[in-house]
Amino acid sequence: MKAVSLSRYLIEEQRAKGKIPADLRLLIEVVARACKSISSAISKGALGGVLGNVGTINVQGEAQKKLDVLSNEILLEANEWGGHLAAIASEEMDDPHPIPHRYPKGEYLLVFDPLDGSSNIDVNVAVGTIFSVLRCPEGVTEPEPEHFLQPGVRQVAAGYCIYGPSTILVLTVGDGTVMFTLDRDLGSFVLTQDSVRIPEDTAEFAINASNARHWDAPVKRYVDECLAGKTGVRGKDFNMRWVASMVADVHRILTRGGIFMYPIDAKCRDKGGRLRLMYEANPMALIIEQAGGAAHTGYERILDVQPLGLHQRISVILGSKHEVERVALYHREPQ
Ligand SMILES: O=P(O)(O)OC[C@H]1O[C@](O)(COP(=O)(O)O)[C@@H](O)[C@@H]1O
Repeated sequence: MKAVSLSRYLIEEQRAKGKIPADLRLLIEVVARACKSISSAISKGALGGVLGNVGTINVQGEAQKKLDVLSNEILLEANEWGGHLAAIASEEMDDPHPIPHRYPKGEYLLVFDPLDGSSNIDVNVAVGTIFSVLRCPEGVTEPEPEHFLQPGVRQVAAGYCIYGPSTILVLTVGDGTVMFTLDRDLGSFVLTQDSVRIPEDTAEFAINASNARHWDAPVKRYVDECLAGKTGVRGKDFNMRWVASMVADVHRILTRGGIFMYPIDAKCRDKGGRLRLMYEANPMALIIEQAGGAAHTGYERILDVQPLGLHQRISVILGSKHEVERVALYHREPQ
């Protein structure tokens, strides 16, 4: 069978279903091209002089890695001149990046976490880029932060690129979730999985167990039941995995099922959670739902949450549908 490149996939989707307008297709291709550059920089490791910190703190209050800054620059430079965007927001920047006046503006807003899981860079564990595309509200020519504050259901595309043993681009344009693998010889992303489906049931969970003493009762109940295994109410043994790169944990779930939790707890309650709604939770929630999974805060569907701030944090519980529903049920039941 002939290899289907990302460009061909997008053009055929556009032709067959009219799903992807030409400018959205070009925008996705530009993001994918930027991801190839990031992949190349990451793969050089110490030889490229890209490991370690820069010595600055980002808007999230975290020490910036050299690769955080480089990935952010690569994505900004690649995307600002194409004419498809009205503005760009990045997890690494306080305010949206306006499109310079010398370039034409388009009708989309691009939101990204340039390098998720960056604490894993220096130990050579998979990291990734997460992105989300929204429509710029009609008539707005100079987008302000409030124009980005749209619930996740309004995303017109979302994806991530995982830089692991291979570089894989996972994408949804609201018509299922698909995966492309970077063919380094050809320099292009090739479709390697159409119609990704997450099993509804699982016996694998992912949570940072060092936070156990901070968890709320519903999360504690769920994890305790998993740990009790065959002898407990679940009647089966569970496995636990935690990469500490959301892209890698989500990628495992798309590949073989599972549940990922970074719930609100006593440690992060004042911030509203640990992970960011716009840069991490929303794009991942769309990808997961489009693959048949579920994504919840414990109290509501993530994609329905009305964002109140660009850098808002949120509770995240996503993955195999029946498990996510069980955790949501525990949040509704009196403990
Ligand atoms: O350090 P912890 O508690 O394991 O957190 C890991 C989580 O933080 C993240 O790395 C996000 O943080 P960064 O975007 O700052 O890398 C997620 O990818 C991951 O799930």
